[in-house]
Amino acid sequence: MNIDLKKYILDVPNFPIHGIGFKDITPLLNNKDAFKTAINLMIKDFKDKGVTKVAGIDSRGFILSAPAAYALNAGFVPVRKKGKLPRSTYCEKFAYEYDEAHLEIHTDAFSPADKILLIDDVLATGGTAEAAVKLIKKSGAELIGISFLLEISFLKGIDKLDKNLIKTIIRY
Ligand SMILES: O=P(O)(O)OC[C@H]1O[C@H](OP(=O)(O)OP(=O)(O)O)[C@H](O)[C@@H]1O
Ligand SMILES: Nc1ncnc2[nH]cnc12
Repeated sequence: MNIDLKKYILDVPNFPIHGIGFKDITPLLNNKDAFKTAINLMIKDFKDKGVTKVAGIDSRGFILSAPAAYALNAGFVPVRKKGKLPRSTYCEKFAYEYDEAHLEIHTDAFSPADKILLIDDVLATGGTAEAAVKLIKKSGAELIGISFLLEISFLKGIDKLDKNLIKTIIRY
């Protein structure tokens, strides 16, 4: 199906704070063809890579990563904001476009034999994805790819990540 996915992403000025141009992906999620196309494109390059688990970033990342895990016949690992996971965790502090936060994973979420695909909706400054990559590395698992729905290029988030691992569907 040939769909212009950009049509389904809205620019909202000054949200959540003054000066930020927010990319609203809810119209894309709202449209069954756009949603399905986005997931299919995000996983396309990773279908034959032996992905054992998909890691999704809290919270918009969950919406894309859970169906991706299902489609890849892989397990799912939530990379959560601090204080949401009930057992022993690894934790990373980070700053991003309009806030700072901590991300956590359960220490037993991955084994060294795992091949991980990390998924999030937006790559902006890259602070969030960089923290998630550090957590995956702490677990000893192999990160084989990072897939984003969209990238806000002028914020240069890609400079914080391994370019060889990254796949992005839509660029601004
Ligand atoms: O590249 P960065 O500058 O790090 O920004 C990208 C992150 O910002 C957004 O998450 P947000 O914390 O707003 O949370 P949400 O997914 O719960 O809306 C987005 O979903 C990414 O995870
Ligand atoms: N400009 C933006 N729009 C939507 N999500 C974001 N996450 C970080 N920056 C963002």
